[in-house]
Amino acid sequence: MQIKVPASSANLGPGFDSIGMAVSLYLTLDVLEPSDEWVIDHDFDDLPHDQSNMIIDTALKIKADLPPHHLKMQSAIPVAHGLGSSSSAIVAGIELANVLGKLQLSNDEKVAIACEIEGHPDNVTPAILGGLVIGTNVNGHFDAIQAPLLPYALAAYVPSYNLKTADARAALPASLTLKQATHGSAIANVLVAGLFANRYDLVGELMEADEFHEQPRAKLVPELAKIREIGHEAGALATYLSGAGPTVMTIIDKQGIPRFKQLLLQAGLSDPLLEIEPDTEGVQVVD
Ligand SMILES: Nc1ncnc2c1ncn2[C@@H]1O[C@H](COP(=O)(O)OP(=O)(O)OP(=O)(O)O)[C@@H](O)[C@H]1O
Ligand SMILES: N[C@@H](CCO)C(=O)O
Repeated sequence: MQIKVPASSANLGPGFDSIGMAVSLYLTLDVLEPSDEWVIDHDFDDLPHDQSNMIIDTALKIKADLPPHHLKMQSAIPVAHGLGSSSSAIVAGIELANVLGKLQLSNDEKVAIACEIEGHPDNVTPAILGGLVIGTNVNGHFDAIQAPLLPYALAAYVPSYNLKTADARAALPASLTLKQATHGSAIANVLVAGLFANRYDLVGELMEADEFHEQPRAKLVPELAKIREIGHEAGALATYLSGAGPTVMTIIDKQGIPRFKQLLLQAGLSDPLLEIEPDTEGVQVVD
């Protein structure tokens, strides 16, 4: 049996901690034979192979007496790069508990557990449900709603350095004035309205008008401004800091990507550019 979880790109500009999109890079977890102890094979130098691995740890938080298994994990999702690697691990762990423990969790239950563990819904909900998802916690529970899928391709510029979410969050101010918070949330509100109304003539500008997190994080990801400028030149819809960074995501027509890539290279931006697309399925289990 194999569990397959998509990567996710959070925030989409002003949707800080609430908007996220599943994207076509995947973590796969093969559930192999039962074993005396939990073992997870993978090629990542910095991730554990025993039950302290986030995937197994998550599964055991949900059902402590799951029978230990030999697992094999492969992932095209770069760790600590703003593409939801930790959420993909959490969602894989929830699905592992679900199948081995025969829990028959509903999507709403998976969303509730994942949001509780991750603390915010913007990566875990699209990783579970697929597509573009908008969510929040209210009155002690989480609500998540799927928005129309963006009819565009994606180009993810992945800098070589890591940026841990905790470090990128530490760069943010502790508080905003009422005026700042009101205007930031007004921009996010109109963005969400634009997404549901398919008003892509407005969506791009609003996505690039975040007032919550991109500016304080720009010093950690100096490539953002230049990539955004090049995106405009190449006819992209919008460019934003993916999750906590350092990946910079550009939403663009597929046929515009070769020119965008060429302009990036001319500007000396030569880190990998992943040509991907929105994922519509979310987590899958294949026998
Ligand atoms: N495949 C995996 N298996 C087990 N643990 C993982 C895996 N991928 C990521 N992790 C855990 O998640 C941590 C990285 O989480 P972090 O939130 O910093 O980055 P991210 O999830 O890639 O970024 P973002 O939340 O901005 O999209 C790693 O240090 C590791 O502990
Ligand atoms: N919304 C989160 C995503 C990363 O977990 C952030 O930007 O910090």
